[in-house]
Amino acid sequence: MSIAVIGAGAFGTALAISLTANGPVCLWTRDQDHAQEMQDTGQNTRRLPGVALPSGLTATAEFDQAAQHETVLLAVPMQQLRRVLSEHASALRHATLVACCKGIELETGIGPCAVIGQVLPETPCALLTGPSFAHDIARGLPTALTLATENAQRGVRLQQLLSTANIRLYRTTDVIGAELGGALKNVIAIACGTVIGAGMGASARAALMTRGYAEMQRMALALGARAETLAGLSGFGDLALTCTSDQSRNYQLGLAIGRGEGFDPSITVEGAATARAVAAKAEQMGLDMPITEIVVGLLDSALTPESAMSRLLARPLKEE
Ligand SMILES: NC(=O)C1=CN([C@@H]2O[C@H](COP(=O)(O)OP(=O)(O)OC[C@H]3O[C@@H](n4cnc5c(N)ncnc54)[C@H](OP(=O)(O)O)[C@@H]3O)[C@@H](O)[C@H]2O)C=CC1
Ligand SMILES: O=C(CO)COP(=O)(O)O
Repeated sequence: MSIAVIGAGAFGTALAISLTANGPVCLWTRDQDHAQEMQDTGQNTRRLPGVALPSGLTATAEFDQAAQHETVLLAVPMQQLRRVLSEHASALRHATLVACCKGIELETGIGPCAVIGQVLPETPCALLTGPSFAHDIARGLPTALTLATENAQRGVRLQQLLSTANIRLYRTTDVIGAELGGALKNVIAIACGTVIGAGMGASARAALMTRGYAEMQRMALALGARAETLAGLSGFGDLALTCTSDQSRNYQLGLAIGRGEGFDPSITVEGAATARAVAAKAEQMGLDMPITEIVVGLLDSALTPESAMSRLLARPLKEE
């Protein structure tokens, strides 16, 4: 079984590095110079500096070369997924697609597998998600992730194919649960970074993580997810990682907001667009998602960290 990764960002490169332990991997970037640079230097200095690319990894800018592989991992940001799929739909039609992005599409309110289903309805797909930083995977540190696909047989096959010496995969058929866990935790991580950046303390962060988890469950269960998926790697696991580590870009954005500092807009922060998508969806569905709402307020500069916290604390008292 041959594997290609679309998107030579931090995560795509890390996955490609780890997967070469199982056989050759093709890594696609849209930029010919970037592909050449990776081939020449044996590193992805733009997106994952300091890690050597193994000899089994081939970098290319030829999409057809990547798309001819049986299994194609899609490691581009969520808001770019539809564009990449649409531009290359005919080349991708015969592959099994594994989305590796975490987020909800802003215009439609749907997750990565649903986007694949709209663009390429006949093409088998799955989702790879869960707690893992690209640098940890690339350095061979141990990680456990979730492989979600509705087809149980496909799940078993992909679990074998994509498990490596340092990536232990658990499988589930609850795609919507896995998608929402990975998407919604990024929104809560922005809120957690903000309270820490603003000096509000670790107790406030623990409160946000817990009430944020309640919010994640509220939406996920309303959309048909299973509670145990949210309690697993793709939900609770990734929430714990992202809300407590300053390696996380979502958390870093929160820290910057909390400290009143600027933040480089070119950095991929999936939680920003997802917060807006989720807030709109929650309103449509009549769901109470106060932490998501304050994250949108912070992103829009309509709230300060202090006014956001006051708003949460002033909510009517209720049962847990
Ligand atoms: N980094 C991490 O630790 C983890 C990331 N993820 C998820 O992986 C996904 C990707 O993140 P990550 O790799 O970190 O992001 P990066 O910002 O490091 O890289 C994004 C990559 O996507 C490419 N890209 C963006 N838009 C397009 C497009 N329209 N067509 C083709 N290529 C495009 C970029 O190409 P170019 O360089 O040319 O701009 C770049 O190679 C996100 O959903 C993230 O949540 C999941 C787990 C861990
Ligand atoms: O999803 C991640 C960890 O599991 C990566 O988090 P960031 O996108 O916030 O860096």
